[in-house]
Amino acid sequence: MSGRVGVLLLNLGGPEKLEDVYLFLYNLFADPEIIRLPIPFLQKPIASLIAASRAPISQENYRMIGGGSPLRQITEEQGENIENVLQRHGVDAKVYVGMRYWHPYTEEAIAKIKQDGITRLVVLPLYPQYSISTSGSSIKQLDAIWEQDPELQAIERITINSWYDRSGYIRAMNELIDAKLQDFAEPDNVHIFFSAHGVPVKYVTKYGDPYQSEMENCVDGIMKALRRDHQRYNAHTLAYQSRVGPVEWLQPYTEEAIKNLAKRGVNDLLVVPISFVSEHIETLQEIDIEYREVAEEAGIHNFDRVPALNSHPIFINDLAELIMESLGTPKAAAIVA
Ligand SMILES: C=CC1=C(C)c2cc3[nH]c(cc4nc(cc5[nH]c(cc1n2)c(C)c5CCC(=O)O)C(CCC(=O)O)=C4C)c(C)c3C=C
Ligand SMILES: [Fe+2]
Ligand SMILES: [Fe+2]
Repeated sequence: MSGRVGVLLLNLGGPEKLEDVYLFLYNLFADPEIIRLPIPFLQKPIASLIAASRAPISQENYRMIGGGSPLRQITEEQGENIENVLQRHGVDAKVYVGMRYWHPYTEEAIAKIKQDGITRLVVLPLYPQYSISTSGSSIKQLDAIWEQDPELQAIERITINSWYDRSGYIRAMNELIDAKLQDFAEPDNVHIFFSAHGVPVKYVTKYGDPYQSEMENCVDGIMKALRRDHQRYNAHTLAYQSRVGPVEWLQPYTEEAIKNLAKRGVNDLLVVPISFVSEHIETLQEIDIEYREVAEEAGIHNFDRVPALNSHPIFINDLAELIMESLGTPKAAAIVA
């Protein structure tokens, strides 16, 4: 293969210290793909108002998980592991991490990509399902940077949109779910509860976001591949968490769905975070602390959560394989998880 190959992993980013929270939130709300305001010049002033009003709650949440987001460290580890798997298969690629709202910012990654003289670049958002608000926003930002820079335009860029239907990803999720099911006294009685990060309903109904349908297909794919026959008990749910602001978000909301299951007599609940592949504030604080309490109060006493994939070897191998396929590298049949 000629030229120098790079892989750019795109992710959201998270505040590393409590002092970072305000600026992180400002960056997030200043993104029109996160809040769509009708008057563009109001975006920044309104972002600073919302960031200032949300910062105290958000800081309190980050305080509960040790004072910052683990996202940078986990994403950098994923990058190193992918790079190693690629090397083992003879693909001499350098992996870069570009975050949308915190360090290392996408611009920092691009500066390194240029410095290193990369000639072929695979862009891989670390979100299994595509949303306008996540992968869409990061790719849009890249497109804008590319448009301004002839040096970047000379790079052959291969952009992946979503990959929730990959068999390796599904297999890795199943391993994690299966392992947790075995911790329950009666694994067959456990209700499997997929909790995805929500988006406002109008993203789907008005702007055509494929997020909800990709999420539903993803959950179907995982359930079909799961060893036991859960369909039989109708024993799984997909609900949406983490809504912010006054608008309507995708339903059912996680909190209400948990309460409804408790009313139906469910006593064993296994929560599966599904929209994000790393531990982060919404798994460590929102699910592990808030939703556990909701479940407990509603009478669900056996509550557990599946860990995020992080650097699960089957998952990392699958992403490396996806990258090789995108590069047109001869079938990576040699990859054995
Ligand atoms: C697939 C995952 C995500 C979607 C879709 C998404 C949409 C989305 N998010 C907000 C607002 C906030 N998100 C925040 C943090 C945050 N969001 C995601 C993922 C998705 N967001 C992650 C992984 C994280 C946490 C990063 C970390 O620090 O570990 C926050 C800040 C935290 C808080 O104050 O609660 C906000 C705010 C909107 C409005 C939106 C869709 C339009
Ligand atoms: Fe979010
Ligand atoms: Fe939250």
